[in-house]
Amino acid sequence: MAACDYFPAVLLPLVFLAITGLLKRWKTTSQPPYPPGPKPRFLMGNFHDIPTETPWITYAEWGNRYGDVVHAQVLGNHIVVVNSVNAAMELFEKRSRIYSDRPTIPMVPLMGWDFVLGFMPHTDKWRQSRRMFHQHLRPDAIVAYHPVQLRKIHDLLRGLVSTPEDFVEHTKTMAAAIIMATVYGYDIKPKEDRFVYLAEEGVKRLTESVLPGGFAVNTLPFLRHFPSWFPGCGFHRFARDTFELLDEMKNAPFDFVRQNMRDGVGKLSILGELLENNDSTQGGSKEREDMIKNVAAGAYVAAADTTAATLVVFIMAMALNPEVVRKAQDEIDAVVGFGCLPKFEHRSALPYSDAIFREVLRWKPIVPLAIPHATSGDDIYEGYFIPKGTTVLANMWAMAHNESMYPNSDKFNPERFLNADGQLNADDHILGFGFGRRICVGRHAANASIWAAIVSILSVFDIAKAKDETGKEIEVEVGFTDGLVSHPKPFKCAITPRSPDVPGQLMENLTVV
Ligand code: HEM
Repeated sequence: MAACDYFPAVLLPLVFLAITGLLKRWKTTSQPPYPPGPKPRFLMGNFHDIPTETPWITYAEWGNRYGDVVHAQVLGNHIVVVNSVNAAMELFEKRSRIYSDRPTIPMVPLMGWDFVLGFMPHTDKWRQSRRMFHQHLRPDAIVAYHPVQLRKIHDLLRGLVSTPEDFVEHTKTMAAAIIMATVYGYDIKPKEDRFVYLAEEGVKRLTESVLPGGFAVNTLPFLRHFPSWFPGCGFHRFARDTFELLDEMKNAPFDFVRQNMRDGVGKLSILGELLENNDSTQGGSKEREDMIKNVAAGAYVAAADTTAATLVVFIMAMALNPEVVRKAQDEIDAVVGFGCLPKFEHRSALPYSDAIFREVLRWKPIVPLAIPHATSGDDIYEGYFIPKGTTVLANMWAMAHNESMYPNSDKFNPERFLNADGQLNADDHILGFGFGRRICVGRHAANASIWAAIVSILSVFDIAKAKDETGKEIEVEVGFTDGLVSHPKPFKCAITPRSPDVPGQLMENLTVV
C-alpha cells in the first residue's frame, strides 16, 4: 500500500499528536530523563531510526553506543530495548509485576487473534490460561508425550531418507505433527491437511499484519474507527476474512476431539484432558470450555514455527561445522550404538549433543526480540524514567552475542557449554525462551522435541555442504528473515544416510518406541 493512501487519515492526527506532544513535554520536565538513546526528532520522534531489517543487530549497536537499556520514541509511543542479561533479570524477573504486560497491536483483536496467550494483556484471564498451559507442559507432565515426539521425529527421518533436499518442509511437518498430536491427539496427513492449512494460513496472516508497516492501523490506532472504504482502511476486510478463518481453525479440531470423546475413542491429548476435567469438576462450564479451546488453538501458533525454524538453524550449523557432526556421532555411537536410535533415557549420557542443543539456541535465537513486553506502571531504572505503557524489547540476540559472555560469539561452538571434563556446565539458562512471567511456557516441550530431533538426525545422517555438478562445495549463506520468528534464508546442504543399510532399517524398525 502506498504511503499517500494514508495521507488524509494521517494529517489530522499528526496535528493532534503535535499538540499532545507539546503538552506532555511541558508536563514531564520535572521527571527524571528517559534512558539514553538516539535523539528523537520533533513530532515523529525516532520514526526514521527504527530499523525494519534485522532490528536486533541495530539495537545491539545502540546498546554499544548508549548502554544496556536504550530508549526511543515513535509518534509519542515509548520503546525501551534491553540489551544485557543483567538488565533483563532486573526488569523482567525482579520487577515482573510491572514488566509483564503486552503492548496492544490494533490488528490483533481486529482479526480475532487476541485469544492467543502470547498477546494477552497481564490479566486474570492470562493467569488462568497460562495455568492451563503450564499444567500440561511442565517438565513432569511432558514425559507423557515423549513417545509421540519420537514417533513424529522418526517420520521426519523417513522423510529425510526419501527427499533430503526438502529438509525445511520435513521439519515443518514434524513440528506441526507433534503439536497436533499432543494437543488434539490428531495425526496429520502427510500432505494437504485441512487443520494444518487453517493454522498455517492464520499464522501467516498474523505475522504479516503485526510487522511494522504491515497495516497503518498499527501505527495510527484511531483508523479502526474509520470505514473500510476510507483510504488506508483496507485492513477491515483482511481482518474480517481472518476472523472467519480463525473460527474454523479453533472449532474444527475441537469438534474432532469432542466427537472422539463421545465415541470413546482417540488418544491422550492435552485438549481431551482439559475438557474431561472441565466436565467432571466444573460442570462443563461454557466459559471455561471456550478458554480451553483458545488455549489449544494458541499452542499451535507458538509451537510449530519456532520448533521448525530452530531445527533448520541446527541443520545450517551442522553443514558449516563438520567437526561438530563427527564429535556428536562418536558420542552417540559410543552410548547408543551405531545403527540404533537414541531415546530420552540416553540424554544424560550425551552431554555433547545437549551442548549442541544449547549452542543452536544461542547462536541464532529465532525469536530474537522475544514477544514485546509492556510496562503496566511507571518505573525508575538506574535514575532513568520508564513510563507506563512503554513497549519493552528483550534483545536476546544481543545477549547471546555478548563477547564477554560468549567470546567469538559468531562461531558455532558447543564446547562453550562444557566443562573441561566434557560434562555440561552451569550455563543452562536458554536465553532464547525469554524472561520473567512471560517466559515461553512450552520451553520444556520444545527442549525435548528439539534435542530428540538433533540426536536422532545425527545418529542416522551425515550433514555437510552440498556440491555442485563439478564436485565443488556450495557455500552456505548464513542469512535470516525478519519478523517475530526469524527463519534461516534458503540454503543447500547434503543430508545423507551414514550407512547404506540405514534406509532399510529405518523403514522396518522406526515405529518401535
Ligand atoms: C524452539 C522453540 C521455541 C522458542 C525459541 C520459543 C520462544 C518463545 C519466546 C521468546 C517467547 C516470549 C517470551 C517473552 O515474552 O519473554 C515465547 C512465548 C510463548 N511460547 Fe514459546 N518458544 C518455542 C516453543 C514453544 C512451544 C513448543 C510451545 C507450546 C507447546 C510454546 C508456547 C509459548 C507460549 C504459549 C508463549 C506465550 C507466553 C506468555 O505470553 O505468557 N513455545 N516462546
